Amino acid sequence: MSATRSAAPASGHGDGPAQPATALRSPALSGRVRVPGDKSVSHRALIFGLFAEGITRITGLLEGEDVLNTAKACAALGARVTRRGPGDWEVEGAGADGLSSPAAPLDFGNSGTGVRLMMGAVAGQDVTATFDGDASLRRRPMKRVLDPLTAMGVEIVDSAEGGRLPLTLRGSDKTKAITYETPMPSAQVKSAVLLAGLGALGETVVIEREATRDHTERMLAHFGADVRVEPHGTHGRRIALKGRPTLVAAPVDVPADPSSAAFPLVAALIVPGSDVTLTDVMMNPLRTGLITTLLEMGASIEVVAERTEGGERVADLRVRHSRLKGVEVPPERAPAMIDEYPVLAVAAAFAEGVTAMRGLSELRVKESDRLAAVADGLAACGVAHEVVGDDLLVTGAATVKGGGPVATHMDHRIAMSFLVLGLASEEGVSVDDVAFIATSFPTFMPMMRGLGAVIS
Ligand SMILES: O=C(O)C1=C[C@@H](OP(=O)(O)O)[C@@H](O)[C@H](O)C1
Ligand SMILES: C=C(OP(=O)(O)O)C(=O)O
Repeated sequence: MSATRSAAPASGHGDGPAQPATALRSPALSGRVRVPGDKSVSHRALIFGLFAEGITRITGLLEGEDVLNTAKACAALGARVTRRGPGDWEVEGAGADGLSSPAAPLDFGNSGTGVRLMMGAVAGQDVTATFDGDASLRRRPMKRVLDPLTAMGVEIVDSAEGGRLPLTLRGSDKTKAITYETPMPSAQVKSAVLLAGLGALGETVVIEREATRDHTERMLAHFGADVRVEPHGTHGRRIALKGRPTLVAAPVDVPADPSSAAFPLVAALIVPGSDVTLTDVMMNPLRTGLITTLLEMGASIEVVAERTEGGERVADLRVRHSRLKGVEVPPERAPAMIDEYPVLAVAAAFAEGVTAMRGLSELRVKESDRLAAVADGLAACGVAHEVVGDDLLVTGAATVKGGGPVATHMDHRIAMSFLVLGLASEEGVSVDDVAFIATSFPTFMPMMRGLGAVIS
């Protein structure tokens, strides 16, 4: 079967024929694997390399489409970006004031992180650039980033309706430092403001009521900026950055992505007899909400050899098939597991009782409306569930029928989640398109097959 996706405006990716796939009930999964490098850290390593003086060496870089688009954008803005070998990259920085206006629009494909962080990077520089992406990215809200950036002095030269892509920004080397409280928990918004703050005179402050992933703050310090992070309220943080620092190239070793590890991890939990070890997984506490939740559900996840590598906690995770039970997942945990809800819903489908996931409004503005896409996928596979406002309630069962084709809506995490569900289902699960898996986890299919998964 071959169908064509809705027109993908800017991106070369996504305008080819759809690639359907099917996952069948599989024998016990076993093996030891390292999933690719963390996507959030990979984007940031390249962007900090662009700003730094000297050559930044990055090892373990995720070579997924999202990150490759950020690498291209860094080159278009004046960095010299070289691939020395698999995951081994060098970025010769343009320096603090060295960015140049790109000749052509910057195409970020499917990536919210790439485009939003780069808008912030450009805002504090004397640069004009056009930002674009595929049909999914063109639908996503950019106003959340444009609001603080315009307060700092960036000019929106042109944009599609509602401040959406494609849009053209004129940055300024006279950016104003601001104090900004993010209206929603978003590391992308926080990071865009901080990156713009690199070009500002004075101190840029971001306040977040709920702490979100802190890779930008960590990398600012690693590259030599003066950045202070303090607690704010019960769950929040206040981040203060002194403007116009000289960033100095520093090596970055990217740990394995916990958001990618989530897929073989949940697969091992739900396929009877499985025993899988995932190595070098980043254990930054602002990324481990899924592990916390699965442990509460009764999952057998052994955290082995926890250590610090390149400034991040990492560990090997030994995961064995487990009898899961439903739990309440509180809304304040959402930032620490925001990309993992689709695959948590799959684990919940096999748990005894109800798993209630609360406060998921941000899921509606991802690569797809993930709340709707997950609910539709669960319905197609015969899983009892309910969406109540922004909450998702899944009622698990000992057996799940399967079915499909599940509509993936240009969303890698929907595609991978439902293929994982298929591995433990009675009749298998088909999905309409796996092409977008290449944005974050290009080796997903061969790696899963290597563990024993039956996917074709
Ligand atoms: O900053 C980042 O690297 C990311 C932040 C999150 O998005 P939001 O900032 O929109 O929550 C997350 O969903 C995305 O996959 C990566
Ligand atoms: C939401 C995601 O990414 P982005 O916002 O960068 O497109 C994701 O990877 O799940």
